[in-house]
Amino acid sequence: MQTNMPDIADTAPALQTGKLDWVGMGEIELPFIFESKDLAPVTVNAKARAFVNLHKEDAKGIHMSRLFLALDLLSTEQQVNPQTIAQALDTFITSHEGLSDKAQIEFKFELPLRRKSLLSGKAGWKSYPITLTSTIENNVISYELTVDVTYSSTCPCSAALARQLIQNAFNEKFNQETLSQKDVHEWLGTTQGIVATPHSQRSIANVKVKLDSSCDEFDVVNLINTLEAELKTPVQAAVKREDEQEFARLNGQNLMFCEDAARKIKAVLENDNFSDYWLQINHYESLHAHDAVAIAVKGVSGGYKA
Ligand SMILES: Nc1nc2c(ncn2[C@@H]2O[C@H](COP(=O)(O)OP(=O)(O)OP(=O)(O)O)[C@@H](O)[C@H]2O)c(=O)[nH]1
Repeated sequence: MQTNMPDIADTAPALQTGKLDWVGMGEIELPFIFESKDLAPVTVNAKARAFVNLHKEDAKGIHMSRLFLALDLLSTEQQVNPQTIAQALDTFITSHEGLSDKAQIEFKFELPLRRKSLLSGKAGWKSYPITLTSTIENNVISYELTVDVTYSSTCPCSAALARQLIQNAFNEKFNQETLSQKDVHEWLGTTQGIVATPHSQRSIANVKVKLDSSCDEFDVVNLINTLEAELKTPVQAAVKREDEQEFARLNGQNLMFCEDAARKIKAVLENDNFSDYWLQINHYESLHAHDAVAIAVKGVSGGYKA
């Protein structure tokens, strides 16, 4: 290796002096083994962002390669968990002595989970988009975990309007004299009987929770399970006809506006005692070309804003 290579990060003057909040790299390709409670360690293909602050006003720049190599160690020699992320953040800061006292790592990846069908006993893969952001500031680490849960929402207004049409069709078809249980039963099984169906839409709950420095284990599976159990109509993986029928029943029994979904999720996050949370519910409307959206936060002073 040539020994006299110029190192302008150390020697060149800054074009203009000043502190910077974050400097680093984005879109780093980084496969790693992710560890989370109740999950066998799983290899994921992440995109990473790695940052330190630059508080030395006249320093030309940070040492990108030192951040990159600390991340590479996470990818090749370790598994990703709160302890190893804390080590990487520590390396970010110690390798930038005099330049930086804050560090941040963000991972974006898809987490594949085995999901059971509703009734048939089958199973299939479903991928959940995850963003994990870890920050050290004033020697304190915090983690932010964002998951997206996809589900189906059936419009309660549309359901009521459809029921009214069914009642009207019933009145037209039957009167007191002609009413027979057999005829009504048969008629209910026709499209003339169930003359209208409510619209439903693919919907996504974006949920971000804050985990403090005491977090010694990520628990993504439990968070996803809790959200899906509350929404009751998560998008399915393996589906046989009996599962599809159960999905139809669950949709019919869990009609929801975006406000309903947001309040349900807010209640479970309150219950789970996260130090802070942010949620956005998106109903990608099939009635409209626009979406229905609801947002809520815990409301902690200095915390997430809606
Ligand atoms: N700071 C900084 N570096 C950049 C930027 N764009 C590319 N780089 C490159 O990032 C590379 C790595 O920089 P360093 O970490 O200082 O590399 P190095 O000097 O070999 O490593 P050390 O000996 O540990 O300092 C350099 O080749 C820079 O040119 C930028 O916008 N800012």
